[in-house]
Amino acid sequence: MKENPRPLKRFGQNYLKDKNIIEKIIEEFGVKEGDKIIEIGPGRGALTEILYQRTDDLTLVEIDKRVIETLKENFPNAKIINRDFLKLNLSELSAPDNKLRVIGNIPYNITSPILFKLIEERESVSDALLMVQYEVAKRITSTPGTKDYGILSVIMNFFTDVKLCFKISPNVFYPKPKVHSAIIKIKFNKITAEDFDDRLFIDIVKAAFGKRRKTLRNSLAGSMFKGIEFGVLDDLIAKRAEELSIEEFLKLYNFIQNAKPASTR
Ligand SMILES: C[S@@+](CC[C@H](N)C(=O)[O-])C[C@H]1O[C@@H](n2cnc3c(N)ncnc32)[C@H](O)[C@@H]1O
Repeated sequence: MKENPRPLKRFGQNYLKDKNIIEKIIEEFGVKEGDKIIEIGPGRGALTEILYQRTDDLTLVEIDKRVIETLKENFPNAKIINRDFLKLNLSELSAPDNKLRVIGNIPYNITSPILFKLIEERESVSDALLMVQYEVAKRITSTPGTKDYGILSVIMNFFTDVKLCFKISPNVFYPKPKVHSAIIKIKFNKITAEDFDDRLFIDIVKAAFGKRRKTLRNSLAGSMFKGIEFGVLDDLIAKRAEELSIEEFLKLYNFIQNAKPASTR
């Protein structure tokens, strides 16, 4: 039998070792026959083992070449891609009538890039179940006016339906991480207008939270949106970003999109 390679910190390798938790995660995901599933970072195959029994259409994306041979031996019918998930083109893996379902106990150091990628490629993705750091899960699911409310909360709740399913103790992993974890479930079923400018919306949210303690008027004045006359939005930009609802961010977006000269769009 091959020995397991040493876990690498830089790839965020904290492997699941508790059978009950593994089953609970898969139950929460809920696999149906015919589902087109892509697992980010299968590692030693803790989640893969059950997924493999429940669908014929499983793609495994793993950056660590040391485990690829073992994955091929253990899961001969899965499609195995030895690459960085962030560099994949998801539309090439999905089908118009069968979008991708994504699952992963992901490396925590690339949580935001993974979330932003899934949002960017949401036309190819139906839903995702991800293990993230508990603190991040709380930020994602927080509401305006709370201390956790920030960029990730606005972006995630604007583009997706997201919920925190359950918290997970560090004890179920090897090696044991320093932080608690949580499972989040994301549905990419929200529709934005065809000409919606994702990049602009994200830039506005980032600029708004740039100076968290200041009013939007001040934050935006020190950002790429300086010089815009907000006129009718005076009341709104007298608030701080952390007080703004998703609908108010959309109002701000609509205003800025119309205010911006076409050449800078
Ligand atoms: C937290 S471990 C989870 C392993 C396994 N799924 C489990 O639950 O025990 C994260 C996995 O993602 C892999 N990984 C790290 N960065 C990656 C990337 N950019 N693309 C694909 N896989 C990556 C790691 O090598 C590791 O196998």
